[in-house]
Amino acid sequence: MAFLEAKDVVKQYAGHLALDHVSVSVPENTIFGLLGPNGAGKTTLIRIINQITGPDSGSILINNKPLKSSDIARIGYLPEERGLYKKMKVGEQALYLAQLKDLSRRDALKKLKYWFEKFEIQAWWDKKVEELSKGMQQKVQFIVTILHNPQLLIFDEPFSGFDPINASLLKDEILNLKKEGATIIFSTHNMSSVEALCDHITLINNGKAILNGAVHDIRYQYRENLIKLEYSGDTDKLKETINNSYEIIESGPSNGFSSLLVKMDEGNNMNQLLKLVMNDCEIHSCKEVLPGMDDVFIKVVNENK
Ligand SMILES: Nc1ncnc2c1ncn2[C@@H]1O[C@H](COP(=O)(O)OP(=O)(O)OP(=O)(O)O)[C@@H](O)[C@H]1O
Repeated sequence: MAFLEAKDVVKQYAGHLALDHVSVSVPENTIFGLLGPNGAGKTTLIRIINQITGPDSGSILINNKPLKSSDIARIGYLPEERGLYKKMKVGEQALYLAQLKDLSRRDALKKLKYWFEKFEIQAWWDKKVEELSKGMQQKVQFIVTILHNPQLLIFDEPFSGFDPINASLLKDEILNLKKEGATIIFSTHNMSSVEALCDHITLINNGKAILNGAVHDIRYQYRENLIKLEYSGDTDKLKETINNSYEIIESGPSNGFSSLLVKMDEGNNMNQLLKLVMNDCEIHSCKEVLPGMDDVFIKVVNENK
């Protein structure tokens, strides 16, 4: 069932159509990626969902009912433009922001203690925000966003500014939040995080939703019949056998074996390749290679120029 739906949303800014009849459906307890090139309209849609700005037409539904201002308390939103008060101390500010989300001081303190310990940032509690780096401030804002256990979490570019260790920490936390029942929407330009985290995506381009669906289905839909074969044996002989029928795209070592990446013709399958090579080598693995979301993104956006 859809937890959140945007239906036929239109938003115009002085002469520019930022969202052109966009519909999006986010299934409950999934991670949903909102993708698109710079200026596509992602943040505009996120701001409409958060009631920071209104649509010209169209609607936002939560559990099949029009979104009300009281629903906003059920949403945790980490905006792209991060903003903590620079002069305030970290702990004092986290406590203040948590209380704005209707947590009692006692509850807020307990939860903040848990998260500051988990992220190993207890030593920051009495520092002023201006003493923290961009990534450190982002960690504090992430904690404040999720502290009141919202049912819907919206992260705009959550990984920007994070080093690989903190990005991986954040990915794990996002997966944990899903395990605990949250529905999560995030906008990103980082396609490897989409492959690692997202169940479904919508790709917006020039204000229009041009691709929707489950990540695996989309990658399968754009597959290019590429098969990766790992083997031991005489590579020259094997290449000669394969070249008579199919195209070899790449050759090199892989996982301690030799490997070839073979492009099959439309209508051919892995069985045919296996039959062809099985007498010429010892096969260790054979699998289809699906395109990455990066390739899909570039292809679909270019097709819709
Ligand atoms: N307040 C505003 N006034 C006028 N135009 C705006 C405003 N906010 C956004 N726009 C325009 O609407 C379009 C969509 O912007 P939006 O911020 O939603 O894009 P985005 O997909 O989030 O981009 P990015 O990936 O670069 O963050 C852009 O052309 C932008 O210039």
